[in-house]
Amino acid sequence: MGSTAAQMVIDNADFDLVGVYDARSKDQNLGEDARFSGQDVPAFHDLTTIKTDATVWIDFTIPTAVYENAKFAINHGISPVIGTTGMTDEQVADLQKLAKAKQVGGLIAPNFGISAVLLMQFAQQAAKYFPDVEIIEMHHDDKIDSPSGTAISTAKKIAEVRKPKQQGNPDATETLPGARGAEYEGMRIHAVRLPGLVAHEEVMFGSPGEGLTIRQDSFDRISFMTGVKVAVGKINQYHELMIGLENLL
Ligand SMILES: NC(=O)C1=CN([C@@H]2O[C@H](COP(=O)(O)OP(=O)(O)OC[C@H]3O[C@@H](n4cnc5c(N)ncnc54)[C@H](OP(=O)(O)O)[C@@H]3O)[C@@H](O)[C@H]2O)C=CC1
Ligand SMILES: O=C(O)C1=N[C@H](C(=O)O)C[C@H](O)C1
Repeated sequence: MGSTAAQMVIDNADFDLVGVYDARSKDQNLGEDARFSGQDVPAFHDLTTIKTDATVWIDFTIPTAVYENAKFAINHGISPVIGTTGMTDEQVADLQKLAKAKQVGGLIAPNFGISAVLLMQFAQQAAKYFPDVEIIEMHHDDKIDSPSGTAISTAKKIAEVRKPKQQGNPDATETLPGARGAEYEGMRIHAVRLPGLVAHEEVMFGSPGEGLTIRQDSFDRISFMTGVKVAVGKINQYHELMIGLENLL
């Protein structure tokens, strides 16, 4: 995602790529990477050595790095646009407090794809009428965190409108532990990891005699760039850290 985002910034005449950061790379310049030959963009490997006049920080890293990265950005007046998933609710709340204190705009979006944003909205609408729901997220097998940030966000949005309900048979048992997936407020979330997949989600609703399935597919990582582009273009107009791309659409 980092290189896809870097390419998007390079390709956009309104943006200027002024630096890249990867704690584990040894390159001193992005141009040393064959995919970006000809580019002259400084590469940083340690937060303490970053010197930049950047106005926006795009973060697609790992769950254990994103909190410190976002804190660094906000403390330096740089607006974070965060796609990295896996932060705790406490970490997100901390960053929101910091952004408010520093009056820095920012966005955390569990999914920058328009199809996923719409799926979450449609699922929230359907949950008012169908309280019995199962979420199935499907991703490539390099993904570290599960369930996906999108699945957690979908469950949270559904929980805002759904009548509290413990689904299924109260006497149900699991012959193999985990067979029924993770649980969020009585809903079940299942995480599939397979080579060949990119990022996909289905929300299944069931009711006596009928069912509704809502599905979205990211077939290519380029699908996330529509939202990242919107966020990078607008985020400096804000003074708080928002959650969800829908805030900017
Ligand atoms: N919100 C959205 O729309 C989307 C969100 N995501 C999320 O974005 C994140 C990244 O996904 P993806 O690109 O597939 O994952 P990758 O594992 O391919 O990339 C993670 C990158 O982070 C780098 N990295 C590792 N440690 C650090 C560190 N301490 N500081 C800075 N960079 C570091 C890695 O470097 P190295 O290669 O050297 O190890 C790697 O380049 C995940 O959390 C994923 O869920 C993904 C797609 C869309
Ligand atoms: O790791 C991924 O690939 C993705 N992660 C995000 C998530 O956890 O929801 C967004 C998208 O599903 C792709």
